[in-house]
Amino acid sequence: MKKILLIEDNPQLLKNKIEELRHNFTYSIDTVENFEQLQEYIKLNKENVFIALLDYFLDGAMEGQSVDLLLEHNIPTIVYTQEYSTDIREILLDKCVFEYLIKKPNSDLLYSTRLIERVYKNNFIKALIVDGSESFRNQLAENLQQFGLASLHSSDANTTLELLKNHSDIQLVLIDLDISGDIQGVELVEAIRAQFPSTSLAVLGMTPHGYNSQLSIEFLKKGANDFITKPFVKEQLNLRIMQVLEMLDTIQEKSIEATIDPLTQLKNRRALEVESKVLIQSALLTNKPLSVAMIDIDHFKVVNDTYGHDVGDDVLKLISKVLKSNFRKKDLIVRNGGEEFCVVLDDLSLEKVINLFEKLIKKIASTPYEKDDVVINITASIGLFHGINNNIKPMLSLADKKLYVAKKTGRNKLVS
Ligand SMILES: Nc1nc2c(ncn2[C@@H]2O[C@H](COP(=O)(O)OP(=O)(O)OP(=O)(O)O)[C@@H](O)[C@H]2O)c(=O)[nH]1
Repeated sequence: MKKILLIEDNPQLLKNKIEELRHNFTYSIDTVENFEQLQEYIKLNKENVFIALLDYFLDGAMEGQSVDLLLEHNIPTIVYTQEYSTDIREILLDKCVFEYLIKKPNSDLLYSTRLIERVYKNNFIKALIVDGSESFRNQLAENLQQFGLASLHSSDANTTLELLKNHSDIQLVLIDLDISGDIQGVELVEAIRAQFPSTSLAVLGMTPHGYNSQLSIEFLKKGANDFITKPFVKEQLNLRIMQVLEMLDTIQEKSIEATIDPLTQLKNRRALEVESKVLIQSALLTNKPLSVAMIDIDHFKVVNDTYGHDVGDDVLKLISKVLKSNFRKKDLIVRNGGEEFCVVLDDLSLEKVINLFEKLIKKIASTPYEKDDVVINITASIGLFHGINNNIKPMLSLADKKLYVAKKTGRNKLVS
């Protein structure tokens, strides 16, 4: 697990605040209180640390030696002091520290936690620097590294598009106006956007100082998320990067949300339409059948009418859990709507599939809903289609017809 290293003689206050403010708990916080402890800690644990929060005036290192030690080990570092000092700020920016903040109660804490989240997430993605100058690329790469962001480099359009095609973890491209080759930065943005929409990739244009400001605007018109003028102050660069990557995260989170049923956390009908296409393509290629099952809870209206809608919701959640536990991770399990679910399985013989769904019917019937004094026995009916078609709709419709037969002929059964 990745860790925050908090280096300060009174770590509890900041530690509590960060615990309180952070959104997810996938990282933990270690603390050291003086320079000696820091040296020892770095020796043993540096690989686990993704960010250090450092009190500049640390016991045993009042001249900022701890900053050097952390940067020597490429650990992204935010430095705090009690009072703001322009001198310290200059020293730190020179050393490539990516942020310097004041340690007043609550001051900048929200911003700190935003930075921490960003640096953490930066560990899992990459940036691509597109610039004609190797020395500029190297310097920018160093800045990005201090922000937890590893980078790939390119000086021309073809290499850039090739790298993007082969590295799906690139989520940010920084493109200079002047690049090598015939295609210039602005046109490259257009070419990138033709293949990589703003839902999957952030683009930041870089304009050399003194250029016509219209050219920066062209970056935006061609699909860049933002632009920045060189030479830039590191804080400005980091803030722009944070902004565009946070926006990308939000878009991606929303698009995942749009495919998830909020009640059961199963995938929804929209996901079924998209993901079944991949399963169909691969089934057609390998000439292997798909199994499409429509699963419908029996007499669910009675549950709602007798025990209320909330209990009905709990029953839907219970059935969703049973479904999840009954299939492989790669299987597509969907809440179609209401009390109807759909499961799509690939690469299984009819005999095996029938066996699986017979078992599922028994499992549902032997898993009653139980809360307080209420016990509700649940059963479900299943219609199964086994075969292949180049569209999910006819397969669903055939499974639905079998489901209708199951309902008409007694429920709590599978019809294939
Ligand atoms: N609690 C709850 N109920 C829902 C939800 N969506 C649909 N329903 C209810 O599900 C019930 C479905 O009823 P019917 O279509 O008559 O089906 P049934 O009672 O299960 O009968 P059969 O399918 O013929 O066995 C209706 O009462 C809907 O209001 C939901 O999200 N939560």
